[in-house]
Amino acid sequence: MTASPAFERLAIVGIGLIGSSLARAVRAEGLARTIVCADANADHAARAKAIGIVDEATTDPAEAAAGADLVMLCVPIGAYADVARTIGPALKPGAIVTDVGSVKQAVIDAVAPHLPEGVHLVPGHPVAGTEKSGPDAGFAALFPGRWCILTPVPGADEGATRKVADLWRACGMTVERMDPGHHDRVLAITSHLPHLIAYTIVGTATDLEEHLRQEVIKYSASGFRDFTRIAGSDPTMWRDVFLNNREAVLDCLQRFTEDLTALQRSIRRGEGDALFDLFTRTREIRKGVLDARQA
Ligand SMILES: NC(=O)c1ccc[n+]([C@@H]2O[C@H](COP(=O)([O-])OP(=O)(O)OC[C@H]3O[C@@H](n4cnc5c(N)ncnc54)[C@H](O)[C@@H]3O)[C@@H](O)[C@H]2O)c1
Ligand SMILES: O=C(O)C(=O)C[C@]1(C(=O)O)C=C[C@@H](O)C=C1
Repeated sequence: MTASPAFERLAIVGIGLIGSSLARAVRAEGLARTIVCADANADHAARAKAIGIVDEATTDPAEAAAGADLVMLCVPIGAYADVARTIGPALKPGAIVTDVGSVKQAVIDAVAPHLPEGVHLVPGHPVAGTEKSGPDAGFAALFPGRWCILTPVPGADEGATRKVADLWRACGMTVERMDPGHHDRVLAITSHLPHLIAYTIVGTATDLEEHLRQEVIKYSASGFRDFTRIAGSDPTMWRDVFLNNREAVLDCLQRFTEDLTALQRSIRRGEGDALFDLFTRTREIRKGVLDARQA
């Protein structure tokens, strides 16, 4: 631990994949003197304490948040309003409340009304994750080289925003600021729609007749395998993402459906050039993602 850690008491509410990854990174970098977690699942709280990634663990978010200078919300988005209502009265003046939620405007709407005067809200989203869940799934190396998007609301405290940005930088992330609505539209296409497509394709395969389904699993060491990884993601988290980014996702889905229909027509009409042109363009996109080291 460095002589003066950036935070005296960090409270992580929800010690699952992202919360426990953060706890590990904060420990490794000596960024907080005390790390305390709260999790509604008593086994998760106890496990986090047992493996030594937190100093204190409880099932009560208010107990964890009391006296904390930084509170990091790492619960599914549908739980944000309840958690914010519970911790609100326990927060000390000057405390910073931040989060990791995959949707931003809905998080601001759910949390801001419950925070007392003098407490700073800094919404954030580390764009890094896996399909796994729970405190044992986390790892500090999740963050380096990835983006973290902060979406401060107008009039937000600049000092608080800078402290949160510094925390994620110290965890190895590159920090960018964005308008919350813009964030939700960007992530709808880069993250939410791909998950929806994965859930659909795996669901469709599951609905095929029994003998074909077995072959789908047997020969899945191909393109299908990548879809099954994503489609194995946490159902609660993703239900909440889709319910809380409804408009942007439906908009992307409309565009996607139109493009899929155009592709369907090209195949039916034998328009090889159209297929070739599209696949050439998408191959360039893949190359760009690899070049940016985001694959
Ligand atoms: N999984 C990803 O790839 C990823 C990436 C970036 C951001 N996120 C966001 O991070 C958040 C957490 O996702 P995760 O993947 O860590 O999920 P997770 O399921 O691994 O962890 C969530 C934890 O929150 C706890 N919890 C649920 N409701 C609670 C409540 N009311 N009070 C206290 N604890 C509660 C659960 O018991 C669990 O331990 C979500 O908002 C998600 O959108 C996820
Ligand atoms: O790699 C994965 O498994 C992920 O789904 C991670 C992923 C993403 O779509 O990139 C999922 C949701 C988050 O909000 C951020 C990251």
